[in-house]
Amino acid sequence: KINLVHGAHRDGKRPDEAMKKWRGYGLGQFIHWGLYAIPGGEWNGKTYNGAAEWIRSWDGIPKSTYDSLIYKFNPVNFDAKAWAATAKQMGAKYVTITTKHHDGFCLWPSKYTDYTVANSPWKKDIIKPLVDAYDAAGIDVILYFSVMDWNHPGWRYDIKTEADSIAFEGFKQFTRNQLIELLTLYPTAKGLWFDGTWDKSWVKQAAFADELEQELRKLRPGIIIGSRFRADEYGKRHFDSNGVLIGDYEQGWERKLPEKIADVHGNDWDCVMTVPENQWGYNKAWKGHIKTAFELIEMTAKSVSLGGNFVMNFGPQGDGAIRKEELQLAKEIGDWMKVNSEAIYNCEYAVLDKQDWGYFTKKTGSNKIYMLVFNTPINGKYRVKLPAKMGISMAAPLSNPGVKLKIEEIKANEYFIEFNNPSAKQPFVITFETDTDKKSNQNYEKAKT
Ligand SMILES: Cc1ccc([C@@H]2N[C@@H](C)[C@@H](O)[C@H]2O)cc1
Repeated sequence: KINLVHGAHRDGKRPDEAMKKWRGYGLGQFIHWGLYAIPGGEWNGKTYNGAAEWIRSWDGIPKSTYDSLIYKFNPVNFDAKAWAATAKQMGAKYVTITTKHHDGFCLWPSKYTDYTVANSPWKKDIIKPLVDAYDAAGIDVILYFSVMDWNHPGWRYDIKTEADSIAFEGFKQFTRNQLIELLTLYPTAKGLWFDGTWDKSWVKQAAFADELEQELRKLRPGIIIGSRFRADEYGKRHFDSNGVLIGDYEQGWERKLPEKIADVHGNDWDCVMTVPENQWGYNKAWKGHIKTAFELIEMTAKSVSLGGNFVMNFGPQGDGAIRKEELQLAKEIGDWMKVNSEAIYNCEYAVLDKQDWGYFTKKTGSNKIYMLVFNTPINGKYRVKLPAKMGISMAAPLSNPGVKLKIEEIKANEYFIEFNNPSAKQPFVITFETDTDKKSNQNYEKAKT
């Protein structure tokens, strides 16, 4: 073990109530909104291949012209309650909202810079009505904050000169001030989601970032901060030089999912996912492969089956309205969650071998197992393998608990649950209970010898 001062300060999952609640969310919403939503991936009629929220960095776009978009920010169709209602309809239990993306434009009236909504035609705070609306909807709010800030004169990609160092010191104080300001203005926020922390300038600030993280945790006890905020003194990010996760959960699952439980190293984690291939901010061109509700539901099931949460991104338009395609997805996912969310909320890795028909989840603190079916076996028999001495009882469709499904033990601790559901067009859930005293329930048929 390497002696670290600024590595991880805790190993393993946080045991407190705030983190237990986070662990049970299952499904979340990401909101990427800011000035980049105004051009929407297009500039002078030209579209680029990059991500729309990165348009300022694209060739051929004068930075100062992009920066003047602040004078066009007037989202007349912005309706915080409508956004929260969409998230509620979808079944999201938390939302991560961009307070400031890489371009440095603040959606709250920060007193540490002029580059905020206060100096736009809109004038008003955007974050406050959003936090209030989501809180009222019972959806926990996490504040996204980009450390990298292209608008601040003190930002540097690396510290090469004394002048860089002096400028960056000012930037570090500015960052600290804004984070304390956010937690003070929006005290109900449950977490901070950091981004823009990969450049050398910030990676070299192990001590400062560690002290700042500890200061924020003292200011807001229980606050949830992921693995992307800070590096250890050897520049190691997400996992410190001893391989221990820095922060409360792993934040590396961006536009990708773990395949097996070993991939998550016993840590909490969530996956943040775009609906198009790689667009977080609003992009007019809704092109390439657009994920269907079916795919997004499967990613949610897969995430929860591996002990994580799934966070689906929305990129509202420059006028503040959510695009119709995203509203449609929220409705479709919500319709599925209305019937099946018991297999998602407050569920965890079931410690069972994955089978071809889909994913297992287990209700936290109970012996209820859920089988989330995405591929129906032609013979209608769903294979389940249990650890030795563990029995299985009362298998039933989640949507129809009165139906007792036949359970056949085909060999030691391996069963077929039979369910013919030929009309299924949507993923569905079978549920059963395990008990550790296998002899006690004989309600399955012995394999016909
Ligand atoms: C290379 C790269 C940098 C930043 C990102 C940002 N993280 C996502 C959560 C979005 O905010 C995206 O702009 C994505 C890829």
